[in-house]
Amino acid sequence: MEKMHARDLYSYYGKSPVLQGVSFDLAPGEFLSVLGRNGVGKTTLLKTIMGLTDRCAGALDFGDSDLLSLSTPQRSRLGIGYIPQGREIIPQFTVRENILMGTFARTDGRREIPEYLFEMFPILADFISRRGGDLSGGQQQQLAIARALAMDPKILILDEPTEGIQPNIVKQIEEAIIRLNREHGLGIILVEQNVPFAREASDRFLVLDKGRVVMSGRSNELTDTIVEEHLTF
Ligand SMILES: Nc1ncnc2c1ncn2[C@@H]1O[C@H](COP(=O)(O)OP(=O)(O)OP(=O)(O)O)[C@@H](O)[C@H]1O
Repeated sequence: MEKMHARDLYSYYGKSPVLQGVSFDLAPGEFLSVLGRNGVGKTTLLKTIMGLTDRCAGALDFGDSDLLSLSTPQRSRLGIGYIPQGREIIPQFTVRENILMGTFARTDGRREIPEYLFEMFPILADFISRRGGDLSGGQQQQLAIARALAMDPKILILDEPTEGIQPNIVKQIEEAIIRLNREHGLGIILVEQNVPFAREASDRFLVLDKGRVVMSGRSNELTDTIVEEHLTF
């Protein structure tokens, strides 16, 4: 299994550097939460990992691969699954078609949908022939996660997956993320506003402020003082 390694990453939209010297490591199977107030660069960090900002400098490796030299599809094919904020499922496609899209990033050519996705999110089996756009926000989030899993990733990158979602579905999504990490061994990088969930689910955390890492550690070191200082508004 590959490790991700970022050193002194800078990432730009136009001429503005949003990330300014970010370093972190993600060991195989590790769960890292990325915390911070609005606008500090959390989404930009995930986009940078996927190659979706205008320009980057620094080092970003996944196993032996230099990610900064690869296109976004090449990064996906290495096994990095990205679930962006806003989910971005295809509304006109059925649930089945949306999930099948994920299989196109597989390198082994297999196009069938893994059965465990339907155990994890039974509603997707019930609604398999419905259009993605007809699902509720929470169901679309489950679909977006299922689509990313259909490519059989090694790590999953999630941007506030429970934001704006009905409370009963939030719990299911949180449980699924924990299972994917603990039972399926997926590495996880999660942008999250919910500190109690980040503390419970992840191994380590980092706090971003103005494009820099201002604090990092093991999740049991995520004290109320840190939350007070860096995360309350
Ligand atoms: N496409 C873009 N072009 C120019 N600037 C951008 C773009 N996307 C984000 N920014 C700027 O980059 C900074 C960081 O934004 P980012 O979305 O990464 O923050 P965030 O921590 O994820 O915030 P939020 O929690 O609100 O999503 C902000 O100042 C934002 O205005």
